Amino acid sequence: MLRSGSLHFKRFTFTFLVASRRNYSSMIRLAEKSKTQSFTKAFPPDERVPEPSIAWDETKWDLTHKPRQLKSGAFSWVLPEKRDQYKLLTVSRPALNDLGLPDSEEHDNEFFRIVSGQAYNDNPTAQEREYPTPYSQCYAGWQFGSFAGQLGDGRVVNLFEIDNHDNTSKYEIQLKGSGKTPFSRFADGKAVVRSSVREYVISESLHALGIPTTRALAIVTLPHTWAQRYAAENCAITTRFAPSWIRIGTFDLYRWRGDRKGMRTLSDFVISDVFGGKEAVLNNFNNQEPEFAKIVKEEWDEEKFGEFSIYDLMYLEIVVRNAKTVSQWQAYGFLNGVLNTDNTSVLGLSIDFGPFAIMDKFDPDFTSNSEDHTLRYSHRNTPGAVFWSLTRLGEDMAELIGAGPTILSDPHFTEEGIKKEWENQIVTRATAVIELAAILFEHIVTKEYGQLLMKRLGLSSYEEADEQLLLDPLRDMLQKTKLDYNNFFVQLQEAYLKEIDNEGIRSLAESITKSNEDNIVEELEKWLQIYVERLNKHGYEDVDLERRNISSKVNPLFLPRNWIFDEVIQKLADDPSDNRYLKKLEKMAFNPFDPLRWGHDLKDTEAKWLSTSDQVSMLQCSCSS
Ligand SMILES: Nc1ncnc2c1ncn2[C@@H]1O[C@H](COP(=O)(O)OP(=O)(O)OP(=O)(O)O)[C@@H](O)[C@H]1O
Repeated sequence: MLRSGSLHFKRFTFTFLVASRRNYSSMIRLAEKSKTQSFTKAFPPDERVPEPSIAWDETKWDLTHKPRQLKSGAFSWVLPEKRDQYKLLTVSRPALNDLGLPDSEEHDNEFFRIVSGQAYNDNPTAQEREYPTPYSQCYAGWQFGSFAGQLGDGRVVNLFEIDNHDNTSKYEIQLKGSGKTPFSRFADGKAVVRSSVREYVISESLHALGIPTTRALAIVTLPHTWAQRYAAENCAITTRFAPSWIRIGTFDLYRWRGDRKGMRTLSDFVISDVFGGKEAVLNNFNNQEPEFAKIVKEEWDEEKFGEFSIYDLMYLEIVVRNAKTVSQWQAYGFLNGVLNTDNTSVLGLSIDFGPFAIMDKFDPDFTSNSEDHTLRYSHRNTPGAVFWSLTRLGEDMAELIGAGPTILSDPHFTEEGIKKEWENQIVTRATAVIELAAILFEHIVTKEYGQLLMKRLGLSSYEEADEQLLLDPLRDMLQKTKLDYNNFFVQLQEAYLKEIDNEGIRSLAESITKSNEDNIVEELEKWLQIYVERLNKHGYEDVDLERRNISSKVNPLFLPRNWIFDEVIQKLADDPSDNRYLKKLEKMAFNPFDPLRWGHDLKDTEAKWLSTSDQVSMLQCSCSS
């Protein structure tokens, strides 16, 4: 009975696999899902490189890979550079799923040709090419507080847009590490395997935590392509996707160029194409929580400045989205490490994963970037750094948010520019919008970060008083005890607190800290007393069950730390054909709440990765990628 049953099962599996493979190649072709490129339709290209109607001659071909300043245009047509060899290293299953592509281990040739860039790196005309011509976006940016001039996709080409699994939204697919572009400046257009693996895993990991982020679909390694970083390192191409790759740096470009019409086109595009239209922006504004509306009412002088224009609302939406994302970063101890304006998304996505880290232990002064000597991007300074960038955006858009509905509708404003007598009014109004944004930003970050921390503690309600009474002491205790930041929440979640007395609290503190030092145990003991009191006030019927119900949804059992990345990257360097450790990391990082999906392999490694070790914690990274 058992034998025939399992045979039957095998046969069933076999037919299923055949069917899904057939589906894959005949029905769902990556490039065929969509062939649009909204960005290239809305903006002009670099005039020196027209899209090839005849195959590009040498000079044009050369220009696509030659670093230079664009005189005009928002992007340049670029084809990936040809490499000697390509090897598919890994594909993200959740990403395949979200893109509506089959979850198949066997990726057909077309998929591979696209994610490696090979489908593009010959030189046919646009008409001959099966897929749209790739392009690289131009942007500018403020880096470490100084304006850096023109930046842009220096090692990225954008391919096309693809609908998500249920056709409700779209994603722009791009390749990172695909070679030089006009925006490569002094660099080589390459990305090394090390940084590609880090970016691939962390983007999918943040997504699994529910944090807005750009995504990663696949990594293709380039066995014969090397780049000089600390030493010669092997290179890779990562396929990434996001609803939009527009950054604050994109706005910085138009301000730098003094191109007011370009600034308006870009803002209109963000409203219509990225945010789904004026009505959606207005609805998002009106549907914020009541306290948000109250602040707006109190802080915005409608009599003086008039109603909000669509550009005010768009700016505020960018501010709100970024505030929400930052709150989540703070609650999980994620640090981006280089929060420049070119790394701040208009959608509030976590973007550009260079020297990032998940903070192992709570330390407000921790910066994950070893080159960040002034702690500009430390944990404590992260919200401020993001708002600093949002202020630059406000300045970029100063004419638009300063004008207000009346001046905006004046044809003189659109055609000729600002009349002398409008100047003061525009500056004052723009300043008022940015000041309002600052208040809203602070409100959202404080509240959402606080709420999420409370949930991590198993408490569904958050009151302002909790900051002083519970959360400040929590941060203080975590800093003094140097407990593992994430694991602390998990341990607390699993603790038995029903009817706990002082003795119980003491032994819980001992077991969590695993410390012989009295003062460490006492620090936690003191905080646990406060916590238990707060739980009592909340009045749970079954404190452990109800607490767990709340916290288990927000407390990941695993987060990828820098030392784990180092280990996986070393394994790949030792044997590039062995991706078992990477796959193990994917299973854990992509399913952080569900250990049943971590697989049966490498159990010792799994246990090690869940543990904490002082020797390897709080590792920093450099920008070299
Ligand atoms: N190896 C490289 N070759 C060419 N350009 C590069 C290289 N490394 C960085 N750049 C460019 O330098 C600027 C800042 O780099 P940064 O590391 O912030 O971006 P990135 O990681 O390349 O791209 P993204 O922000 O899209 O993830 C960008 O314009 C980027 O394209």
